Amino acid sequence: MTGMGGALLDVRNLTTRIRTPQGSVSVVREVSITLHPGEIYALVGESGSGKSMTVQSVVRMVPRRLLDGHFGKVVFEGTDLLRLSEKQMRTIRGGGIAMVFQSAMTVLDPCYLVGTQLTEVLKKYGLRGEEAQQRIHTLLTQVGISDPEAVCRAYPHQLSGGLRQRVVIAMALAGNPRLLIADEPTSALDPTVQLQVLDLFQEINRRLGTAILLITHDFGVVARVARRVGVMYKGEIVEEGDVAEVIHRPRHPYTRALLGSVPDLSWVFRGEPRPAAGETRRPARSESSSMTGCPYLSACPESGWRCKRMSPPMIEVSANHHVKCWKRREEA
Ligand SMILES: Nc1ncnc2c1ncn2[C@@H]1O[C@H](COP(=O)(O)OP(=O)(O)OP(=O)(O)O)[C@@H](O)[C@H]1O
Repeated sequence: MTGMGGALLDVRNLTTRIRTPQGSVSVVREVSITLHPGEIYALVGESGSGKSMTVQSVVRMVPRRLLDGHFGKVVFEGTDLLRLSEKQMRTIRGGGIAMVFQSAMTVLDPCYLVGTQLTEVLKKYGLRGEEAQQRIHTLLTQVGISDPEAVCRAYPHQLSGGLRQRVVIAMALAGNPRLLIADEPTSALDPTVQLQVLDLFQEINRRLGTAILLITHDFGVVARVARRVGVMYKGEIVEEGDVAEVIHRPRHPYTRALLGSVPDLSWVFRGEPRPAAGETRRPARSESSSMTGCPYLSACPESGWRCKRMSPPMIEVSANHHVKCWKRREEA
C-alpha cells in the first residue's frame, strides 16, 4: 500500500525538538521528504546537521530522555507513524522499515555464532527449522556472501568488516522491508570495501525493489548510489532534487561549499578507492540553532537584508530541483 500520490514515505514539515542543558532545541526543522517505492534518496550534510535525528524521528527512535516532541507528519504506506503506539511501531521497525547503522557490531553480539543470531531474527518472523535455514541461505546469498554455511559457523569477530556489514544487511532484509534506512553504512569500512557495499545497496534496490533512505556526509557516496538528494544544514533541508542536477548545478551557497570540499568525484564512477584527501575548503559547520532568518546567514557570501529577518521558503528551480534561498528567489 502507498500513501498520497503513490509515495511510500511522505515526511511533511517534520520538526523534532530535544532537551538540552540550554533548553529545548529544534534539531530537525520543517523537513519534508517524499520517497516513492523503489527509490534511493540520500540525505547529505556535515556532522551535526540533523541527518541521524531525521531518520531516528521517522522510526521514532530518538532516545526518550532527549525527546521534547515531534511535529508534522511521517506518513508511511498511508499511516502517520507519529500517531502510532510504541507497540504498533515495533511491528513497523524491521517489518515495513528496516535499519542499517554505521557499525555492524552495534547489531551483532560477539558471543554468538552468526547463524544462531540469524536464526533468532527469523523466529521474529515466524520461521523455524529447515524453513529458517533455507531463508538464511537465501538472505546471505542475496547480500553477495558466496559461502553462507561458513559465515554461519563464524563468530562476528572472525569476519572482515565488509562481511559483517553484509550480515547486518541480510538481517535487515529478513522481514522483507519496503524501506531500508541506512545511516552512514559504509563510513567504518575501508574505501574499496565501501564501494562494494554501496554497490550491494544498489543491487538490493534493483533486484528486490526496496526503497533506500541513505544518510551520508559524502557527496561521492550520493553520486554513486542515489537518484535524489536532500542537503541538510542546521536541521533543515536547504536544497533537494535529482542528484545529477544538484551536483552539476548546485544553487544553495552551502551545497556549493559542501561540493567544493569534495575535490574530485570521478573516483566513485571509476570504481576506484578514494584518493587521499588534499587541502580542501570546508563549509561552515552545521549544527542546530534556534535563530531566526536564514540558517546559513553567518557563513553566506551572498546574504542580504531579507536573509537576516526571515527564513527563506523552499523555491522551485525546476520540477526536480528546489532550494531554500532568498537570493535564488530574487533571480527567479
Ligand atoms: N544524544 C544527543 N544529545 C544531545 N544532543 C544531540 C544528541 N544527538 C544529537 N544531538 C544534537 O542534534 C543535532 C543533530 O545531530 P545528528 O546526530 O542528527 O546530526 P548528523 O547530521 O547525523 O551528524 P553525525 O553524522 O555526526 O551523526 C546536533 O546539534 C547534535 O548536537
